Amino acid sequence: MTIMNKDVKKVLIDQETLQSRIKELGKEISKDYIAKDLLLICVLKGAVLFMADLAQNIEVPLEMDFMAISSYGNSTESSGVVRIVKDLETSIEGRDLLIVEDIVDSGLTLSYLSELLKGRGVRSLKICTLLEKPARKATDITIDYVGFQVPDEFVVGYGLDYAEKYRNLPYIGVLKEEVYQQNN
Ligand SMILES: O=P(O)(O)OC[C@H]1O[C@H](OP(=O)(O)OP(=O)(O)O)[C@H](O)[C@@H]1O
Ligand code: HPA
Ligand SMILES: [Mg+2]
Repeated sequence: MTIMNKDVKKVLIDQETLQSRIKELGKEISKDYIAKDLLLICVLKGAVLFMADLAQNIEVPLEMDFMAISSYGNSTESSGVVRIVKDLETSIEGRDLLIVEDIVDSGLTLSYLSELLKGRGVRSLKICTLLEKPARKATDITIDYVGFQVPDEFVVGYGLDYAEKYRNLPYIGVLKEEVYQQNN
């Protein structure tokens, strides 16, 4: 049974559905990265729960690194300015990168990040996102692995926040409008 948070309007994707899709993604990635030099790049903070579960379902050798990016701050709309809060520690030259994201909304974060990392001489670069909002994808970046399509509503849980809260919910839910109406 899912325990609802009082600020969540409805559960979009429950824990069981999340975990079974992540297993499938892990299988697909394992197949594609045999005999490669896989480096998972977690985009903090939102992707941290997804990355932890995904990595455990990938059956080929891999390394992990973390990058912190911020463009939403305490709002439900992208500021349009992508800020690097923490850069990678690993040299990525000649390596097979897989960027792991929680959500592609406007697409601004990923288009900025993939251009930046491509410029550092990687051998290959692919993108894996748990969620995608097709209605708002303003950029034309290619996403190689998508967990779920979600409608154009502000979602929280399983890593995704509003004003830093709700990241610990074990499901993806839609936030009640009244929670953010006064602040946006
Ligand atoms: O496609 P976009 O419109 O760019 O939005 C997606 C990005 O926005 C969120 O990050 P946020 O700036 O909230 O940082 P966080 O991961 O620390 O919450 C989310 O985790 C993605 O990284
Ligand atoms: O719908 C969302 N929820 C949480 N964080 C986000 N960052 C971009 N879109 C979203
Ligand atoms: Mg956020």
